[in-house]
Amino acid sequence: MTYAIETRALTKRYGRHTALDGMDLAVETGSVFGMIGPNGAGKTTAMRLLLDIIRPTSGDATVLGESPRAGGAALRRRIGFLPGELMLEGRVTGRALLAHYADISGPVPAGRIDELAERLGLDLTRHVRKLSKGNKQKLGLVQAFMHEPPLLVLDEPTSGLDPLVQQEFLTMVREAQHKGQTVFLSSHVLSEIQTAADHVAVLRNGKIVKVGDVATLRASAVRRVVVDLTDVSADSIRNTLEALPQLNDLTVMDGDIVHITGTVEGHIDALVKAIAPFHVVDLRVEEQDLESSVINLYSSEANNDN
Ligand SMILES: Nc1ncnc2c1ncn2[C@@H]1O[C@H](COP(=O)(O)OP(=O)(O)OP(=O)(O)O)[C@@H](O)[C@H]1O
Repeated sequence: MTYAIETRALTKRYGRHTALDGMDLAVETGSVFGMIGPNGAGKTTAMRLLLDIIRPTSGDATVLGESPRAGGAALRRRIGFLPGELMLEGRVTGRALLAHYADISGPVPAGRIDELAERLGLDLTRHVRKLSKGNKQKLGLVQAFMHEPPLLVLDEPTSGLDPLVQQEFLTMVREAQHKGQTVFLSSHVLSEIQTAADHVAVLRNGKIVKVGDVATLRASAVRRVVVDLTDVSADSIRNTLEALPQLNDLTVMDGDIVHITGTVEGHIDALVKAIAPFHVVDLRVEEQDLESSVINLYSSEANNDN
């Protein structure tokens, strides 16, 4: 097994505040690895350490077989990096800016910039300062992907992108993986990580509280369900649903339409079958926000670490 990224007890302190607290991570070459966590969890700090933008307080990292510090500019050219806060020169066109980046990053296949810009719906003739936040983000994505680096490190890559462009981004990630590239990305959004990544690390307060494969995470995620039924009494459906072990926090409101809410841990199959005999007016399965789903799910493990 080879690893595109390995960290050992990687730690970054700012004064008395620990932004990253002993991170041990191993990202397999050719995988898509997602890091999720709430604001301030340490995702950006971890990525900056990998890029040698900041230096660790203790611990170390290996990126594409080299230490970020010793690898220097040559190593950075082999990494496509999308920073969380893009600082772009505004007085030139997108095309001119990308040409400048290509001079630094090394060869970009002919036509590659136009192809990526077209796919993302980015107008390269406009001045960068006139671009919207989402369009600047697209420019950032093009510069990260264009030279087809062996490793992509993408901090909140879909921030500011509309849903169709997010889909195109996910396709680009899969294509990169098929070419053998490794993708390491961060997000607040669990659904995005679930779609994009094979493996995920959940970060909280600078610590990894869980690392696992996405299929396992999906099976154990907590989701909120809302069901509206007619032609059923509130009492009888309450009795039926209370018997389902996966269903928690059940509320049943009586009326012409019986309104049911609850949370489901893991598979929803049993719930769907339980409501199937009745007239289902509406069924919504909503992911809880990250804080309440994944973080709560693993909070016992996190507390054990504290
Ligand atoms: N230069 C700095 N000086 C002091 N504290 C910092 C600095 N950079 C980051 N921190 C702190 O370190 C912690 C981790 O920040 P980081 O930006 O890595 O989190 P994040 O997971 O990327 O969050 P977000 O999703 O909000 O970007 C936060 O508490 C942050 O305030």
